[in-house]
Parts: sequence; C-alpha cells; structure tokens
Amino acid sequence: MRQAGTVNDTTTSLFIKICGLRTERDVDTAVEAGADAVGFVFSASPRQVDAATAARLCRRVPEHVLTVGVFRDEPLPDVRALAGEAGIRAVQLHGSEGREYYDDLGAGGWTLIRAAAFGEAAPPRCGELGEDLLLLDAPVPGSGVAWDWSGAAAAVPGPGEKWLLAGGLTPDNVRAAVAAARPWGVDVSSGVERSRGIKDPALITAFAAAARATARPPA
Ligand SMILES: O=C(O)c1ccccc1NCC(=O)[C@H](O)[C@H](O)COP(=O)(O)O
Repeated sequence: MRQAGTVNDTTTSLFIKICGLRTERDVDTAVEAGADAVGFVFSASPRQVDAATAARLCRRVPEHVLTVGVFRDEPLPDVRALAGEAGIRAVQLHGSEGREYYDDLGAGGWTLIRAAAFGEAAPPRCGELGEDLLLLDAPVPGSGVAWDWSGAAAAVPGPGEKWLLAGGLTPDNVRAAVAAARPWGVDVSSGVERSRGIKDPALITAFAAAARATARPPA
C-alpha cells in the first residue's frame, strides 16, 4: 500500500495518472480502468475544481490510488489549505516554486510531483527540489500539445529515475511515446476529453488499457 511521500514502484507496469477530473463519473471510470493516480486541478483552468468538490471526489478513490492536487504558483498557505481540505495525498507543482516551498509541503506529508517543461536550459533531475517524482510536460500544461518526446530518453532523467511523461498523450500515441521517451509512467488530460475540460469515459478506459499493455522500459 502506498504511503504519503512515496509512489508505488513494485511492478514493471507503467504508472498511469489521469488528470483534470471533475465529476464522479470521471473518477469512477479512471479507478475502474486501473489508474494509479487521479489528478484534480486547483489552478485557473477549464478543469478547475474547488476544495469541496475535490474532497467529495477523493472520498470515492480507493487507498491504492494516489490523489493528486495540481497547482501553479499559488501562495503556499493556499496550497496547504486547499490540499488539506480536499484530503489529497500528493501535490503537483507547475510553476517556479522553490526549494523552501517543496520542503514545507514535504514536511506536511504530501507526496511531491514537480512538473517541468522539457527543453529547459538545464535538464531536470528528479529530487533536485526534494520532489518524489518528476513530470516532463509541454510548455503549456494541460494544452494537449505533444512535444518531441524522443529527446527525453537520452537527455533528461538518469537511469532508473522516476518520471512521468505528459503532454499530448492519447490512447493512440501512448505506446509510441513510451517507446521514444522511456518514462517510468504517463500522465494524460486533454487526450481523454471529448471537448476541453469534459472527460470521455471511453477514452479514459482506452488510454489506461493502451498504457497497461505497454511495458515500462527497463532502467
Ligand atoms: O489542466 C490544466 O488546465 C492545467 C492548468 C494549470 C496547471 C496544470 C494543468 N494541467 C496539468 C495536467 O493536466 C497534466 O499534468 C498534463 O499537463 C496533461 O497535459 P495534456 O494531456 O497535454 O492535456
């Protein structure tokens, strides 16, 4: 069973995160499809949820699935308050939050996910800011825009590092994306939507099945 501050690393399957969930049906579909993590966006977005909604949705999520709150440069007290009220177990940060910000949330017991756009001057390394997991994304998060994943395998995390690939993934391209980038797991939002901010249960199920059928590349 996964604890706060850790992520499951006991299988050779890809870790699968479905992000931007807003309804009971979204959550139930993702859990039934076998997601390892579900994400709730608290930043300004068509997918934004408030703390009460996230709390209601989190209560439906079984213990073995990680609940993740997504933030971008919000004041730290707001993140603590929203994450606490919602009862989420992990915080995913997309902005320019620094080491002290990570340390504070880490001390609060939250699993920490650092999102970074690939192509930054210095290739990111998982753990640099105290995060448990790195997420390599497109320059605009949640945009559904793919990037050149092929550069990531060689240039970014070292062998065996935990990192999630995100940005423009879909049920149709996830297999090729994993072969190109060699991530530890995958994260999707736009690619499982029928219109911006509205999830499609059939696409969630198809994405999870396609990702589940793709073995995690060896470290
Ligand atoms: O989804 C948003 O609108 C959003 C807003 C602000 C910060 C992060 C946001 N989303 C993060 C994600 O949903 C994922 O981590 C990832 O970027 C998914 O991207 P995509 O599958 O390309 O939509």
